Amino acid sequence: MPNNVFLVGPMGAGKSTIGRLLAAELKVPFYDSDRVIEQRTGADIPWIFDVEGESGFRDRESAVLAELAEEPGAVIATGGGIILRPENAEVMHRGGRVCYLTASVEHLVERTAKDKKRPLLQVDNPRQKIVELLEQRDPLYRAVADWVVVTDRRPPKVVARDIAERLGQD
Ligand SMILES: Nc1ncnc2c1ncn2[C@@H]1O[C@H](COP(=O)(O)OP(=O)(O)OP(=O)(O)O)[C@@H](O)[C@H]1O
Ligand SMILES: O=C(O)C1=C[C@@H](O)[C@@H](O)[C@H](O)C1
Ligand SMILES: [Mg+2]
Repeated sequence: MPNNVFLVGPMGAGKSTIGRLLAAELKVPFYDSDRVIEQRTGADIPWIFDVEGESGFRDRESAVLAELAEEPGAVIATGGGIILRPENAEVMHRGGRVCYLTASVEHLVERTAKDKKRPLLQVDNPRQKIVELLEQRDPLYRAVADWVVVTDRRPPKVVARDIAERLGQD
């Protein structure tokens, strides 16, 4: 039975940042599904959205998730939209435990404002888009998660340690 930890949650929640630190803390491998998709494709996420559309990206995302879920014990940071396809929830449940990382809209806006690598936020009003995505997706994140961790005003290292402790208690 695989014993992975999947981090799910909105863009800017800190899945990639905290996932790397958590894996180091647990001394297990770390994978970031967005980065693995880019490696397999040989192109970055904006290119995939542009050329293959969001549905092309989602196909690649599900394939990579299924592959990573076969790991025996790793930390896997997922993309913000991983919960959009119901089969991905099944794959994560079979592959280990799921932690929902989230933060206030203010923090999400601030943390995602710096770069242009997120196609869904290249709009006139990214804040409004973040609110809309959260309204749509929060119930889906909650449905798949074994527990929820709020990352507001807490440094990534502290959050990673908190998750490691929680894992040790289960
Ligand atoms: N707890 C935190 N406190 C302050 N800044 C943070 C925290 N977590 C992440 N950040 C910062 O927010 C930015 C986005 O974080 P990160 O890329 O880890 O988010 P993500 O959840 O992986 O997003 P995506 O779904 O787009 O991949 C980074 O610049 C990171 O340094
Ligand atoms: O929230 C989303 O739908 C996304 C989040 C990112 O991690 C990437 O997977 C991509 O930019 C799409
Ligand atoms: Mg990420």
